[in-house]
Amino acid sequence: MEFKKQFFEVIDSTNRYALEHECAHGMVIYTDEQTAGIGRFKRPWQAAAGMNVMMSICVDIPEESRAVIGRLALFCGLAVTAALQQLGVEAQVKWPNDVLVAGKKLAGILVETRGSKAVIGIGLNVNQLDFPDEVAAKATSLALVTGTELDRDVVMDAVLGQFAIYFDRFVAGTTDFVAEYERIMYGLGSWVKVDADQVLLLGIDASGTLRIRDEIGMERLVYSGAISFESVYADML
Ligand SMILES: O=C(O)CCCC[C@@H]1SC[C@@H]2NC(=O)N[C@@H]21
Repeated sequence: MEFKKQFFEVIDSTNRYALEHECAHGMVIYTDEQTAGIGRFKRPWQAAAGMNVMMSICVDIPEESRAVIGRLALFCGLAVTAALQQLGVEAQVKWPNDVLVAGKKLAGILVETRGSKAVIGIGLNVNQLDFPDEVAAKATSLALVTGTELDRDVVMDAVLGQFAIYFDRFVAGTTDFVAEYERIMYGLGSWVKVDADQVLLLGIDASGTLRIRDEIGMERLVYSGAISFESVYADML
């Protein structure tokens, strides 16, 4: 996959731009600063200017992959963790695709689709050392975990390199990502709360859906958005 990068010093949201401009396959919109960055569940994504990686990768989804589009978010989480491993940092994924180091959020990923196109927005904290009070206890950055300042271009290129590999695997339709994902899945085998229920996190299925067991021993699937980790993971959201 060939990437073509377009940089903005400041922009409202790279995902918004990429979606509105129906950017071509392989375009990467990136910026130093977002004034209205978007997170999952329409939450704001705030990141200090000039410190972090904020980018949106644009892809065309082949027709035969559209039925399994739910997997893409998980492949993206794996791509970011693989890039981090290349940089010497061991990370985990909190379903579906928050990237955590030592239980704190290092990167967030927002996959948005429109027709045959998908935009993968990645916010990865690189050199930010201070976070706003409301997230200070639950966020981290590469500089905080490694103790050194990193070159953001190196981090971005590592993520793009791994993304190219994982996107090919996504398109190839392989299901070997399930075991790989579960190896680094945060909270696997622990009891968490889903809505008011205590459930055991069992893993994911081949569509990327969460597998849980409830208190009476019934195994169930939980689809995106239906789960809330808040009560159990309150200290890291
Ligand atoms: O964890 C999340 O809620 C996902 C956060 C995604 C943030 C990135 S930063 C680059 C891209 N542009 C946006 O507006 N959002 C994504």
